[in-house]
Amino acid sequence: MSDLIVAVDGPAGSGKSSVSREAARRLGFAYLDTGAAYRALAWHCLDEGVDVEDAVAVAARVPGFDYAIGMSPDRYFVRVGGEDITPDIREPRVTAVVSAVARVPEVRAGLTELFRRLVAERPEPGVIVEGRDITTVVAPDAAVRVLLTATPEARMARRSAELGAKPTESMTQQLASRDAQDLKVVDFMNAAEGVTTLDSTELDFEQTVQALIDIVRARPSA
Ligand SMILES: Nc1ncnc2c1ncn2[C@@H]1O[C@H](COP(=O)(O)OP(=O)(O)OP(=O)(O)O)[C@@H](O)[C@H]1O
Ligand SMILES: Nc1ccn([C@@H]2O[C@H](COP(=O)(O)O)[C@@H](O)[C@H]2O)c(=O)n1
Repeated sequence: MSDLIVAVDGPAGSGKSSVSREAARRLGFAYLDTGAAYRALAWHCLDEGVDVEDAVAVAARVPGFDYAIGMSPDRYFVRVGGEDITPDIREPRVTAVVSAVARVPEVRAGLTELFRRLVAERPEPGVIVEGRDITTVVAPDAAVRVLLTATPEARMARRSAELGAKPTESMTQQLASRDAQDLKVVDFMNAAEGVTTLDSTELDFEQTVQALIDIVRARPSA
């Protein structure tokens, strides 16, 4: 079982997944992308024709949710019912409904339990877990807790560079709207007590990865 949990939260496009994965690779840690589980459940609901606005119907999908995720930084995959849906969960139709699925209390409780189990099973010396409520709900006792932020402009510029497109009004609105919906459920814009804020607005990717590693190495018990 992993001794060291590193919890990383932050808004959409702040770099949580990419920075956490690279830092985990360099530290020899496992890495858990928790947003992938919410996305996979949203994908599953769409696939099964479940109305994502019907909280009772969505909650009913949690108990039998057959989910698997790769937690090795070099072997990332997402499967539901044995089917590889790694690229599918990033489709705009999934992104558009994931917040509705994520606000259902039974979904949050079921996935939180799943995340804790997945982390506890890992043999690596540490696990970086990233999402929205990791520092506050999933792993509030984590040895290292970080809020990774960047201005909306920086996040939008990075997301559009990733897509090879210029930032459009609609993309900017979608990013802001998803954050606004998610913020009704959990506060990932303000660092909770004891959480270190890492603002990457003026940092490039390499500097951000290094800053996260430095925070991990500087933890009090290290
Ligand atoms: N400090 C940085 N400087 C420049 N680009 C960065 C930096 N950090 C991350 N990126 C890039 O920004 C993009 C968004 O990062 P990433 O997908 O990791 O964000 P995220 O917080 O996980 O987003 P989401 O919550 O929407 O999944 C990626 O292309 C990533 O490589
Ligand atoms: N701990 C988390 C992680 C994610 N969510 C919800 O999932 C959506 C997708 O997350 P990404 O990190 O892949 O963008 C996100 O918009 C939230 O609705 C969550 O609630 N808690």
